[in-house]
Amino acid sequence: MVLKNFKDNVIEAKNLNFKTIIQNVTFEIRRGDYAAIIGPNGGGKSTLVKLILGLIPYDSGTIKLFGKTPTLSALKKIGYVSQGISKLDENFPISVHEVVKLGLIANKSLFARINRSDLEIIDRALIKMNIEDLKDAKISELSGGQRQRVMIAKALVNNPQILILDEPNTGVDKQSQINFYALLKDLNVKENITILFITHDLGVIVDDINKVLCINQTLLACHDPRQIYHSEQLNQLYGVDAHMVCHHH
Ligand SMILES: Nc1ncnc2c1ncn2[C@@H]1O[C@H](COP(=O)(O)OP(=O)(O)OP(=O)(O)O)[C@@H](O)[C@H]1O
Repeated sequence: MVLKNFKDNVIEAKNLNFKTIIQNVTFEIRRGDYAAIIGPNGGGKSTLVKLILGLIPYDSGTIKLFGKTPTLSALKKIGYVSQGISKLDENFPISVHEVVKLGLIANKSLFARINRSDLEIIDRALIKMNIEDLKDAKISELSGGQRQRVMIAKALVNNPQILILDEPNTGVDKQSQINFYALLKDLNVKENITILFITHDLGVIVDDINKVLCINQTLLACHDPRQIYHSEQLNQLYGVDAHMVCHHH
């Protein structure tokens, strides 16, 4: 029997370059990682994610997904929740259940129908994101935090091995942020989904993440997040005298 290496690389970037925005970036994300990308506004975080997902072509370097040159089937194993997407449906009269169903339909052939097992998959995704009671609610009736959960449930119906989220907590209050990250961590631990997210909330997540990528055009650091408390790299990253301050809350 061949034992699968639990810690194999699922995303690898080597000497990646895109215009002047991403310069010579090399890093790896391993199966099971719960990793954050941090950096200043305009530092290239969203661009890096789009390069990983093949949404924009890079100029030079390499990206591998699951150890291989990216293919469509590898990309289908990645769930992506983009920045601000939860605002898109604000005035559209569509229910939570219907939005999550769209995630499944996107991966079905043209004339395939939603069957009973699809409905169970949708229900399970709603339960995982703790929004089963909102199933019939209209998207326009939800808070920003609830909408973000809906968008993650929509990604979960395709059973992703990796979940990539671009600033999932923009405009959400502190307690909702904490609850949200607890749910994400649950997905990482219980569902064994590798998670990579862009955030400005380093203080909220620093104890849980096992890797942080500090990006400001180049990758300034890729390491254990606890080292960043006393790191000169925070100053370098944000271009100001920056410190992480521990707060008992
Ligand atoms: N396809 C593109 N072609 C050229 N320039 C781009 C492209 N996409 C983004 N940019 C530019 O690259 C820079 C980095 O943008 P990006 O959105 O990646 O930053 P970010 O770190 O995610 O910022 P924020 O924290 O504000 O969301 C910006 O100056 C942006 O205008």
